[in-house]
Amino acid sequence: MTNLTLEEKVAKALFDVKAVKINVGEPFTFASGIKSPIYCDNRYVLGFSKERDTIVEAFVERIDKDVDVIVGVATAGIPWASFIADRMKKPLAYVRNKPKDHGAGKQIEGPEVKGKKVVVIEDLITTGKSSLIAVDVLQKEEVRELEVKSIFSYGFDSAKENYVKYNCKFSSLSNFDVLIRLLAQTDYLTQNEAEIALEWSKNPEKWGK
Ligand SMILES: O=P(O)(O)OC[C@H]1O[C@H](OP(=O)(O)OP(=O)(O)O)[C@H](O)[C@@H]1O
Ligand SMILES: O=C(O)c1cc(=O)[nH]c(=O)[nH]1
Repeated sequence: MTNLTLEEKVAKALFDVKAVKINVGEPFTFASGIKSPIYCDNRYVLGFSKERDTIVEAFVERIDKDVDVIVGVATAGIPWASFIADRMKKPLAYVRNKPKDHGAGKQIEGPEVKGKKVVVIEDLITTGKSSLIAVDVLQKEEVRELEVKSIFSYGFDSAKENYVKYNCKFSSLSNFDVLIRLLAQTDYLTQNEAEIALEWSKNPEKWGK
C-alpha cells in the first residue's frame, strides 16, 4: 500500500497493530448499547510507538495552530490529547463523564477554558453521546470556539444528528468506510466477515435482533 491519504494511513495504523477486532459469534457491546461484530480498540494502539506517532501527527496536521487548549474526553481521549498538547506545546485539560464526587468536585480538569478556543479530542465516535457530554459541559463553561476531533468514526447518521443538536463541528481522522475498503485489500477479514460488518453498518441498532 503506497501513497496513502491521511485517512488511509490512520486506518492502516489501526489494523497493522490489530486494534480492529472482529467477532461475529460473540458481538461486542458498545457504550451506547449497540451490538457489533466489529470493535476498534484505539487504546490498544497506545502500546505501539510508530502507529501512535502516525495518529498523533495526523491530529496535529488537522488541528488549527491557534487553538488555546487541547481537551481530552475521559477516558480514552485523554492519552491522545496529552500527546497532542505536548507536541503542540499547548495547555491540556480533560473532561470527566460526570463531576468528581469529592475533592474540588470538578468535571473539567486542568486550566481555565472560559473564553478559549478549544479542540476536544475523542478516540472514537459511534453515536457521539460520550463526546457530547464534554461538549455540553464546555459550552456551559462558555468556551469561545469548540470542535471535536476523533481518531475514528463509524459515520452514523445518529452521530451527525446528535452533533447538530449541539451546533458543534466534529470530524475524524479516519472512518469505517475507509477502513473496510482498505481491509478488503488484505486478508485481515474473510469475505464473510467483511460482508457481515458492512451489513451491520447499514442498520447497527437493529443488527442481530
Ligand atoms: O460515540 P459513543 O456512542 O458515545 O461511543 C464512543 C465512546 O465509547 C467508548 O468509550 P467507553 O465508554 O467505552 O469508555 P472509555 O473511553 O473510558 O474507554 C469510546 O472511547 C468513546 O468514548
Ligand atoms: O461505541 C463504542 O463504545 C466503541 C466502539 C468501538 O469500535 N470501539 C470502542 O472503543 N468503543
